[in-house]
This record gives sequence, C-alpha cells and structure tokens, in this order.
Amino acid sequence: MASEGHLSAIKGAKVLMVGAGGIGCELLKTLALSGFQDIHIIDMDTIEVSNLNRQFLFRQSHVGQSKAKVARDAVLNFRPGMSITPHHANVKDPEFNVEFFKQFNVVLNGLDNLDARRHVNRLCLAADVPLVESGTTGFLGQVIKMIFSLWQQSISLKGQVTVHIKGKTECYECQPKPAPKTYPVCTITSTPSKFVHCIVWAKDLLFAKLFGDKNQENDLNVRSSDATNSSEQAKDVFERRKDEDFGQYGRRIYDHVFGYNIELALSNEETWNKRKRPRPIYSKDFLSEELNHQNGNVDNSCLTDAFSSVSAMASLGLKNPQDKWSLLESTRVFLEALKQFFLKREKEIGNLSFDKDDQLAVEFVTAAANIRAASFGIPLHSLFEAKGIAGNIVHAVATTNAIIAGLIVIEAIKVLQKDTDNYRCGSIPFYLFRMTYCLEHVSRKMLLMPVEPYEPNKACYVCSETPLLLEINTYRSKLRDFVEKIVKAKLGMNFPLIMHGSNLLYEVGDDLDDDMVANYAANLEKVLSELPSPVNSGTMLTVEDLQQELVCSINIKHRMLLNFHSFQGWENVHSLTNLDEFDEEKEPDGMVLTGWTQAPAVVGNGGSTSNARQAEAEKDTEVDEISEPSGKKRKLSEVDIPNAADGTGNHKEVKELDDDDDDDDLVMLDDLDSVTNKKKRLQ
Ligand SMILES: Nc1ncnc2c1ncn2[C@@H]1O[C@H](COP(=O)(O)OP(=O)(O)OP(=O)(O)O)[C@@H](O)[C@H]1O
Ligand SMILES: [Zn+2]
Repeated sequence: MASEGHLSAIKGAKVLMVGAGGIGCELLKTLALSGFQDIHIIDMDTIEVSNLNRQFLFRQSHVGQSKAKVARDAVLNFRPGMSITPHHANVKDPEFNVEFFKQFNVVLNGLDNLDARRHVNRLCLAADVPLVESGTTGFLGQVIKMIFSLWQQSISLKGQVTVHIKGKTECYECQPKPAPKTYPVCTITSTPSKFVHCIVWAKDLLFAKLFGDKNQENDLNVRSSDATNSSEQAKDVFERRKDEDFGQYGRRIYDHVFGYNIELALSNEETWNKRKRPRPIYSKDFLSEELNHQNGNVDNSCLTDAFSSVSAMASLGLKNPQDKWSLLESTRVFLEALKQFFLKREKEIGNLSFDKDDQLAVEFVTAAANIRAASFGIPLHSLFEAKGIAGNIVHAVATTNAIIAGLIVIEAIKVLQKDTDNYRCGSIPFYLFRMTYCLEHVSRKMLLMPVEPYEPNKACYVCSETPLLLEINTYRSKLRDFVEKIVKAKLGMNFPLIMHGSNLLYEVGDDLDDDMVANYAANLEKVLSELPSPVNSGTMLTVEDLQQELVCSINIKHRMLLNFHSFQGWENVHSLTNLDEFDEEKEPDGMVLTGWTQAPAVVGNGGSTSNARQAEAEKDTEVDEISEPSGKKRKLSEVDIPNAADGTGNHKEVKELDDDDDDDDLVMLDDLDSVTNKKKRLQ
C-alpha cells in the first residue's frame, strides 16, 4: 500500500515519459494505475504490426497512427480523469528545450537508442530534472517459466533501471557506452571468421550492390593480387544481361560471389597460410537442371504488390523462421528472393537499403550469409537468429518490459519523495538512491539486484567541465570532418557552435543572415590550419550545443606525420598522407578523441547503440574481464554486469552483494514461495 507521502508525491508530480514503445506502454499503464495525474509523452513513431505482440496499448486498427496519441487514448479509457499530453515528435526537436524540460519533476526514458538517451541526459542536466533511465535485453520471461520447471542454467541479466540526478549521481554519460561494432573491411570481404561477418557482408555489400544505390562505394570484390581485373569483371557481373531470365541471372551472381570470388581469394596463398581455406560453392553443386529451369520461370501465382506478402520462404514452403536451412535450402531462398525482388519490387531496386522489417530482404540476407558461412566453415544460423544479428535486434519480451516499467515507477516515486525530504531537511541522503538491476542470474538465484549509484565522474565532459583532447591532422582534416565526425557523431550535438577564442568558426540556426551562412559554409571546406582563425596544435576550441546547453572545451593536438621534420613546404606535407601515423583500421576517421572513451561493443539494441547479437556472436572467442574492487579480475561472463539493451549498461565494477549484507534487497529464487515473500520485502 502506498503511504501518504507516496501518494502526495505521486499526485503532485508532472512527469515526462520519452518513448512509448515496449517499455513505454507498460510504464504509462503503471504510472496511471499508481495514481500519477499529469504525464507528457514524446514518441516520434507510428505503430507497426510488429509492435502489437508486446505494446499492448495498441491494436491492429491503430497501425500507422502516432504511438504517443494512441497510448494516451488507451490509458484515458481506464483513467479518464488524468491529464496526458502526447507529442508525436522527436525528442531532439528544438521545441523540447531546457525550458520545456524544466516544467517536469522527473523524466522517465523508455527509449531504444543511445543518441536520444544522450540528448535527454543533457537536457535533464541543463534543466536540473532527475532522470530515470531504463533498458532491457529480453528473455526474462523464460526465467519465470524455468522457475516452474528446471532452472539449472545460468543466463545473463536482461534489464536495468538507473537514476541520474545532477551533482548527486553519475550522469548517463559518465561511463562510456558500448559503441556500434565495426569490422575491418578485409575481414568482411575476404576472411570472415564469425557469422556476424557473413551477415555484414550479405547486407552491407551484396544486398547493397544488387538492390541499393549503384553509385555508392562497395567493397564487395575479394581483394587479390588480381584485384583490378576482378573488379572490372565484377562490375559487369552485377548487371543483368538482356537475354537472361531471373533464374540465370541469380545463378550467375551466386556462382560469382560464392564460387569465382572464393577461387580468386584462394589464389592469394599468403592469406591462407594460417587460416582455414574457404570452399568455393557453385549453384550446380545443389541444383538439378530441372530446378534451375523452374527458377527461371515467372511464378505468377504469387505475384502481388503487397510488400509484406512477398516472401521467398512462403513460395518455397519454408515455414518456421527458427529452422536452420540446409545449404540447398539457403541456395533456393537466395535465388527465389533475388527473383522476387526483380519481379515484384523492381521499382525499388536502386534505392533499397537493408531493413529488418522487410521480410524478403531478411530472407535474402539470411540465405546469402549462410552460404558464405558454409564456404568459410562457420556454423549456419536460422532466419530468426540472422534477423536479430542483421537488425541489431534485442528480442523484447513483454514480461521483462513489465518488470522494468514497475521498477522505473518505484525509482520515480523515490526520486519524487526525495524532493520532499530535500525541502524539509536540506540534503538528500545519497545512499537512498538505488539503481535497480533486473537480473536473470538463475544460478545465483537472484532475480533483482539493487546496486548503489556511482558518484558523478569528474572526468565526464557532459556533467563536469573537463576538457577533451583531440589528436587530429590539422593540415589535412577539414572543419567539416571535425563537425561531422567529432562534434555530431561522437559528442552527440545537434546545434553546434564552434569558437576559437572569441572568433566564431561555425554555428547552425534559423536566425543567421546569408553572409554568415556563406561564411560558415566556406569554413566547413577549409582544413583546420587554414581557417580564418587557424586551428593548430595547442588551440583550445569551445564547442557548444545551444539546445542541450552543453559546453565542451577541446584541446587540439596536431598529430605529427612520420618524418615530418625532414620535409619542407606544403606540397610535401600534402603528399605525405601515406606516411600519416594514424592506423586506418583502428582510426578510420584519422582523429583520436580522448577524455571520451568509447567502450567496447557489448550489447545493445537499435539505432546508434551496439549490437547485442553481434556481441553474443563474439562471445565464443572473446572473454571480457572486469576488475573487482579488490583488483582481482573476473571473467565478465561470471559476473554478468548489467548491460541492458540499448547501451544503458556499462562495463564497470559491480559490488558483489554479500549474503549477510544486502540480502534484504535481493529477490532470491529458492522456490516460488520465497520469490513471493521476498518480492514483498523489496516493495
Ligand atoms: N529520438 C526519439 N524521439 C522520440 N521517440 C523516440 C526517439 N528514439 C526512439 N524513440 C521511441 O522509443 C521507443 C522505443 O521503443 P521500443 O524499444 O519498444 O522500440 P520499437 O521501435 O517500438 O520496437 P522495435 O524496434 O522492436 O520494432 C519507440 O517507440 C521509438 O519511437
Ligand atoms: Zn557525467
């Protein structure tokens, strides 16, 4: 039962909920049922069919409508007296500025991407509004099932809730977040060793080459000593010849990428000295002449314009997306999907990019990745698994979202009550704020684990004023590189203003006059050292985001070229690009930003965050370690640090809870009764 303190905190609170998806729907319902009266919702999306299984406020008839608005209407049906204000918009839109944020007592995130989370974090800091952050990775429902049967397995945790209060706890960005994983080009094009490499090849290279923008750069061809010729040949290979039917065309592509290109790669002996040699695969190895003939025919029976009903699996009678296809089945799906794209979606060809919700695209990519995997001796995967990897999907489960939403509300109430305490006592007991992790650590018999929040990181460029250091080639990098790759991509600023001392080098805004716009446009194309106010080693730049009210100082250090001093003059400097000491694979942008460390990709979902499935795929060979406070290192897999989907979790030290210490706060799964009893204690 809620105490009077709870109730008055709840009733008087004005809450902003960002994201009305899986967590958001549960959260809005729980807030409403807990007595909250005044809620604003921001969500930029419309409802999709794929949301309906877990976003229970939405129905089939709502598909295509604003999530924020439909969620409001659904909740008003059972709580008609509430004030719910929906905003069908991106939280990064300028209208949601610091003033807007200031009207709320607490902000609750139900987001799915790092970019939006960082933005909300900054606005909450600027507006001094507490933020409750959350994320899930999925299958907690399975644990609950296992409680009733056998549950001897250890599974990693699946969600978390964290509280961020300016000056009291770490902010959302105090710890580096997992970055989207990138792979060296040659691993993808020539030497894949994991299934994820085959997926990246299939979607970013092959799919893009066949169905995407033809003018885009594409590293599809195997690099070999004969690279020039092969790329010439390959250029022609991907164009359909006039006299070819789709079956013949598909087989030619198949034979080229899985057969010829592999033969070509094999001819480069050095590559395979220490690696397992791949096996060239040709379509004739699997398909009889009769089947080839069938593949060439137009199957009018399944011709339809409906995007969603185009499916190679359906045409081939393959029903279960969790089945692993044989090589023959993958071959058939590959050829059938390619044919269907040309027959039924020809208008889109040239403009397509991979979309995890495009069934035919997922089928094509799964088939192509599996054939490539077979060639390189990598285990095959089902369409369900491949879709997860290709779409960076963390499979959401309603039960997990419901538990996380409940924990968000518990934390929100604590935060709101602290407001009252603060008013009365003048100080907030730091230890009262808790991050509540929702775990799936069955072997340790824990379902929920509360962990005390960390103090603000004094080196955090977001919530402290610590300057960053940027190593950059000031003779080669343009202001545009700096703006796009550092200010926007790494620092997550939307409306940047860049100053060198009192000189403005760049800004964005609606109120700029034409001269200024032209001036800034010209600056963007200049290398740093040639700007009107030159940026050289030792320059301190100030970068500010007007919307986020975030100011950072960036100390510039010119990255020397090798043997720089033995060369004289600009011509030589410019001709030295090959000798630049930046490592292209490790530092593809030719810039290194420190004071801002990006964590290794571990898990994450959607958008700008890392890829849980990819990380999972890598777990086979890579074991991360974390330090314990004692300094002793343990394997990450033994500790299972909360790495919620979407980058809410971090690799960091976790205090292991002693049984006699924090036992009261744990929900132990000794048996079902104890679950019930101890859950009560937690509440
Ligand atoms: N910048 C943003 N502004 C407003 N809403 C956002 C922003 N970024 C993400 N969201 C919303 O956050 C919600 C996240 O919900 P969820 O993780 O369930 O994703 P989903 O898109 O609904 O589902 P799935 O990705 O599994 O198809 C989405 O409804 C999405 O529209
Ligand atoms: Zn911080």
